[in-house]
Amino acid sequence: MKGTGIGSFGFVLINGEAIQVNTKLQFNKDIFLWQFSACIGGCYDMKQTIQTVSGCPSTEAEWNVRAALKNCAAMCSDFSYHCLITKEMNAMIEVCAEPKYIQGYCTYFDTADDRIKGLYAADCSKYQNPCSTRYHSTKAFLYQDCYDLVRAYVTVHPSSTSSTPVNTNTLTNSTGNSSNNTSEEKSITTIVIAIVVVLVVITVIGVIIFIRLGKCSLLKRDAEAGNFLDIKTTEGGDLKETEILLDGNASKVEDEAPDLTAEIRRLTEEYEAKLAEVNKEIEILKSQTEKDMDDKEKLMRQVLEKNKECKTLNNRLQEAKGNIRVLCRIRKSESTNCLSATKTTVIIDRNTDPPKKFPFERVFDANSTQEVVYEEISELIRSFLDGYNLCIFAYGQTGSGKTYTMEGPQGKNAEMKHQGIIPRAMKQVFRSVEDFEVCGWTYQFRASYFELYNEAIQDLAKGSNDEGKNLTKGATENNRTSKPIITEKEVKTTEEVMKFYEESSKNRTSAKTARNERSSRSHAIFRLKMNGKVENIEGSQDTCSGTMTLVDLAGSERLDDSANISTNTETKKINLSLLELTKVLRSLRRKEKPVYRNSKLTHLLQDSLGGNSKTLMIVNVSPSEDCLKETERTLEFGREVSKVVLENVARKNK
Ligand SMILES: Nc1ncnc2c1ncn2[C@@H]1O[C@H](COP(=O)(O)OP(=O)(O)OP(=O)(O)O)[C@@H](O)[C@H]1O
Repeated sequence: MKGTGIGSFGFVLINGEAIQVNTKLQFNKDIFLWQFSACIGGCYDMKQTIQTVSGCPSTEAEWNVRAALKNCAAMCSDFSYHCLITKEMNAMIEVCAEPKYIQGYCTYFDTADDRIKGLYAADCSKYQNPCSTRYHSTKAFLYQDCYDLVRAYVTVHPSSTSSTPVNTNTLTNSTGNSSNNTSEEKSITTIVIAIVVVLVVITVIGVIIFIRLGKCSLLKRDAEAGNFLDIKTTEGGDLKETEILLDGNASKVEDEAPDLTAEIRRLTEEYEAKLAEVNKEIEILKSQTEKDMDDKEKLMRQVLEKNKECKTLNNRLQEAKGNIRVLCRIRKSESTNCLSATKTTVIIDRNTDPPKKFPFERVFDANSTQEVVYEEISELIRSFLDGYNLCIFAYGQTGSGKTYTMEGPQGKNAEMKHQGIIPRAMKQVFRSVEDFEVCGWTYQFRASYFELYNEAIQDLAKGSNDEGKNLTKGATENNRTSKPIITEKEVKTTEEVMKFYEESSKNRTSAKTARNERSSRSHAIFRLKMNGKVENIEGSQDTCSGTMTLVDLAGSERLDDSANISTNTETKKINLSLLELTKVLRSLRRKEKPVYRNSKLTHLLQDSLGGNSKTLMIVNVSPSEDCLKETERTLEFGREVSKVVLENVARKNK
């Protein structure tokens, strides 16, 4: 008899029948090595099918041999009531998936024929495979193409290894092999017991180390809590003073700016020095080998402590800067420039009128690069990972550079240096996560992207079909808040999140073409939710969660008398939502309860405004002469918002 392979799932048919291979058949090494490689190859071919069945990851890189084989097993077990797949089969696949065992696959084949055993043993020693003494019984093989054949075969020829009785006519050697099978099962049991014992020993050692580590960190945490309370008590006065300062009107803030600036500079320097220390130690930690376990643990504790200090400093710094911050960016322009700017003030100087000054925390002139703008907000992005909700808006009239600031140019030819806040923030988040993971944190991220057009919510992740993605009347999270369910995609890397963002953006872009520059008339809201945890002994966990919301607002221009009716409706709705946004911010400033429900925009951003949230508004203006009227309005709006100070509330970090 000779073996016959059928491609897609790579298992062996013998003379057109699916037959147990531990019977006395004339197999040779080549059949099995071939069979094994066909199995791997088959898995690749079957990627789509396996994906559908077991929800595998889709990137090529994730399709290593281990994953492919595991999913073979997963798929096989789906069909297990039809065929003879057993636990041993899965176990074999698990073991064989280890790259070091691949060459010695033949050792997992069991045969009653001692001559064949000898042949495989010789092969194994040739490959220097450490497990040449182990034998597995390969019970049955199944593949998609011969699924019906196997089912028919199993029905007619049930096996002793399945729940159905053995048909001795076909499997003539099954009875003869029963003693072999029993001894084989015993040896498997022995191996399993040995593995369990080793695992128990490892677990006990792990628990002891973990308890010791836990005690140390608890002591440190107590000490730190004491320090923190001291700091809070002694510096409570300072913070209150800062709050009063920020609560004042714009001119008062200007008068007192030097004190606040000095405090911010001091905190910034302190924070940057601490951050540099932490980063250096994380690098050392990453380069430690397993041999230096003691040193590694010591260093890890150090990094965790410094990281906490770093977080505290960063949060004090952000609080000193204010929980609602307003920056201004002047767009690059070839035409006449009617604005001048210092680092903190925009000046409109018309010869006819006295100069008008608009102070901001920071003004980026027309020559400021994307990198310079991002540098200013990167510390704020870090506080998202510390467990704060974060909301960044780009506000301004159409064409003032909001989209450029938030995302930058997209597409293959887009240069890195032009990347906007969204791609840069995603890179920073996932790079920082790698560092925190070294210290034991694990994170889960979920991204969503939607737009608000004419007070209707469009889920951009759902494709460009307007019916499908309009969620205004669709399912809601719960009846009370009636917030729509928006697609949230789990993302693990910068590449994944940017792929999601870019693909969803296309739906926005196609709508833009079809609907006459609609994108400038809709608010685009990109959201990243984070849940992080550090496992501790005794079942306790440090957790941390936050939401980052990045908003490219619709053009803020006022109603033009010459505009047509549909434009009027759009503009009225945009103005209404922007007006409601200002009202909410104003209420927060006055410590009154904001009304979020008056517009979809504020309703959807409710969780990101107020409470422990940090809000940053980038006011974008065009320096062109013909935009002057709108520019002035925009600057006035920015000035109004910058007066808002949110309550300082303890962060969500538990
Ligand atoms: N700082 C800048 N440097 C270079 N180009 C810029 C800058 N700001 C904006 N631009 C360019 O100006 C044009 C308009 O900018 P953008 O699309 O970002 O405006 P917008 O405010 O988002 O407009 P809309 O409301 O219509 O979406 C774009 O071609 C953009 O690339």
